[in-house]
Amino acid sequence: MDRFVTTREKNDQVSRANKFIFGNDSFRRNQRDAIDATLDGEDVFVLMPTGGGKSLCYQLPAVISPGITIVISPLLSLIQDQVTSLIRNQPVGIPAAFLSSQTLAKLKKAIWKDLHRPIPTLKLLYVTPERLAVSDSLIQVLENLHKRKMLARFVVDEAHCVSQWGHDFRPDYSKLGMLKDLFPTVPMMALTATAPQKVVDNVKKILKIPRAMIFSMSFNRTNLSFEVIEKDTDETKALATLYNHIKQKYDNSVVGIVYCMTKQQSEDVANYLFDRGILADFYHAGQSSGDRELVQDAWQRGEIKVVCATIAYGMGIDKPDVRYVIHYSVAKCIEGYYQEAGRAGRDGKPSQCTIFYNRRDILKIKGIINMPRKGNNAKSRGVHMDKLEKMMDYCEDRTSCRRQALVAYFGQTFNRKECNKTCDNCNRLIAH
Ligand SMILES: Nc1ncnc2c1ncn2[C@@H]1O[C@H](COP(=O)(O)OP(=O)(O)OP(=O)(O)O)[C@@H](O)[C@H]1O
Repeated sequence: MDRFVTTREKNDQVSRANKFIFGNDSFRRNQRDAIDATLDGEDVFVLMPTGGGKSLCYQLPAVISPGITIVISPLLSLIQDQVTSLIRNQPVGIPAAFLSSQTLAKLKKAIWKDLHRPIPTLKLLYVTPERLAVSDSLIQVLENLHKRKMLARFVVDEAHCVSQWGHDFRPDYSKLGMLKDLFPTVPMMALTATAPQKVVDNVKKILKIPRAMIFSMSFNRTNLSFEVIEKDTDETKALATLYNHIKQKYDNSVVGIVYCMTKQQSEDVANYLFDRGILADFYHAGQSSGDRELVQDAWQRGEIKVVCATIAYGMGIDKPDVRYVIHYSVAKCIEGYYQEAGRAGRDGKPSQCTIFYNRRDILKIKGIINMPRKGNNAKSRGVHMDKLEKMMDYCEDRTSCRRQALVAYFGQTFNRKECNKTCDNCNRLIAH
């Protein structure tokens, strides 16, 4: 009887929090199960495609659990966006903060003070893995919180960064296994949008969560269509094709992203489109954060329709009505591609993902992969080359269903008959 009451109470609390704190009428697939599992103290691994709703899986438990949830996330800009949106959350703001080398001393002091309160006010504290790796004092604070039963759980966001087989390996992420050594009883939740089975297994091993419950959603994004267009090796002609493509397919009110290989290219493409009447601007890591913010805000408000960007653009962006994502230069791997393309159609409405492909861009990427830099050893180069080959196979294949190929990459199956001409290959083959 006791157990029944407890479960029912928990259910009510979870549903109420979803409705009254996060403003959602219901849960999406797997959200509820992942939330229940982590609240029951299990280690959990959540695999959901971009825009699937991963944040709720750890933010809701964080809000209703006693104590504080530590979220490890790779990028400062991503962390800033998350913390801002938690604080501004409607209908109720959620106490959240982040610690980084850039956190102002005054703010750091306030956070530190809060962490030492018998019951901290903060519910979520975001840190970069680098911060965790270098800060003994932070580990001490965590130990102290744990002793007081105020350390609710660890969350490893973008968990594919843990694995050398993942497309965005971060050395400091691979040290996160120490968390389970230090805090074996604190539940851990790992989340990612892009991880083939090999990466999932590797991440579980490194984080020391062998028995983690896996909640994996279908990687098939039914509202997205996929196509690959041959890109002219002559830059002027390629730009003209891009312009005509956008002009013919989308009117000037439609919002999109054009991914480019370099900062210079994103500027050139944006200027080319803008000069011909398309409301385009550029975004890349070489700009000041103020300039980047201006572009992002103008795009979010709809004043700019097309952002031409390097892959610095996207993580943490939650704009539901992006109708197209164009890779003006092919991505380095399928995981990266699918994550970037997945920024289209987060509202579930039909949206288009297009790659402009040629072997010249592939050669440029090979050059980047082989560039001498710290940590770029033979193994790492081999992993990246292997991933690039798979991306090439995908682009050069003119017969297979693209949706089927993408889903298969993530270890899932898809019946080609259900493509309904939502990829160029099926469209062409069925038309003939
Ligand atoms: N149960 C739900 N009901 C309604 N909206 C939801 C629900 N869960 C999440 N959302 C909304 O879906 C959008 C995407 O969620 P979220 O940002 O968590 O995705 P994500 O999986 O983290 O994506 P990404 O990989 O791009 O970071 C957000 O606007 C969020 O508010």
